[in-house]
Amino acid sequence: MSSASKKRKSDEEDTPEEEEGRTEKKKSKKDKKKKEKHFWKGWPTKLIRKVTLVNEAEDRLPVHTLTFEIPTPATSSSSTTTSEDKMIPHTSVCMELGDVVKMVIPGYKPKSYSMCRKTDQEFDLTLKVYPDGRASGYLDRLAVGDTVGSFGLRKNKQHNPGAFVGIICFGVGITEGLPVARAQLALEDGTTKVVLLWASRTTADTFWKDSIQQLQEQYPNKFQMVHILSREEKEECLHGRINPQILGQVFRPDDKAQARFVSVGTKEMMKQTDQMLLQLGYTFPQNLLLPKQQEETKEGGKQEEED
Ligand SMILES: Cc1cc2nc3c(=O)[nH]c(=O)nc-3n(C[C@H](O)[C@H](O)[C@H](O)COP(=O)(O)OP(=O)(O)OC[C@H]3O[C@@H](n4cnc5c(N)ncnc54)[C@H](O)[C@@H]3O)c2cc1C
Repeated sequence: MSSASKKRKSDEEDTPEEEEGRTEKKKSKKDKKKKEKHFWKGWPTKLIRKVTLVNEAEDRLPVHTLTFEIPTPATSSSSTTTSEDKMIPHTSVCMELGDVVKMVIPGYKPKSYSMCRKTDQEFDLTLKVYPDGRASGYLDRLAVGDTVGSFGLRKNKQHNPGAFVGIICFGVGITEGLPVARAQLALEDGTTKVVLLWASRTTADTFWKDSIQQLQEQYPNKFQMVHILSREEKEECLHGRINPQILGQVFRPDDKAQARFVSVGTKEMMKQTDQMLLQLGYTFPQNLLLPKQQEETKEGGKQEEED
């Protein structure tokens, strides 16, 4: 529209239809804001246990498992709505499909955490505490008995079956990776091999040794666990950082078309891993274990995770 016609338009009186349209718009904006407010609030969720998995040291960040009571409808905030797009109750969180729990950090925002264990009554989050971390620091300071708002978030991923599953976890990314491995091993969907590669700084930064060993004993042929350490040399572990050569060495499917991968780490690490897999001749979304439903990006086939 030319500036002259724009001016003409602004000089004219609004028709009743235009005025009504504006009122409708205002109303839907208000409704949206109202919904968002509820969306950001979550359900009051009580911390019932805290166990330290990795102790803090000069060069090591602490890792804790926080156990929360699953809020029941009776204790849920009545103003919170579950009809919000992807907001779901904790009981519906599907860990093996990458759904997350959003912890509502007061004065900040809801932050994503992987639910690494769930029963009908409680769920676990395993948390690395970063120096000056706004969310991790807040959660770390919660005392047993305190409550924090939280809700489940559907990630709209789907499971793509294939004979070979490769899982790449960076640091605390194992909180999502191990539950995915466990679920994949239990599935009778034709998967013959699940290989989990876990990149850590040192063995002292790792945890869940018993759970990993239990899976190895339960699935001696189907499950393989590989550690790669960047700051320690250990006989049974790879040394260094993940690169295409390491990925090619660790993941050796009989048929590349049957391989399915998932990586868990920071956005940057996941992007780099996607690039490495592409270099190795894998394609997306065919070779992704958990592609997003409908929306896929051109290059990586995987949408960026928000946190
Ligand atoms: C889908 C998803 C699932 C997640 N699941 C978990 C989980 O199960 N357990 C868990 O502990 N975290 C998980 N995270 C990360 C979590 O959401 C927060 O990003 C993390 O706790 C840091 O937030 P913060 O506010 O404490 O740190 P910030 O205040 O954002 O940052 C504080 C400092 O820590 C550094 N930092 C922040 N994040 C990282 C990182 N990932 N690696 C290295 N340095 C970092 C920052 O650079 C900064 O210097 C998940 C993230 C996503 C997207």
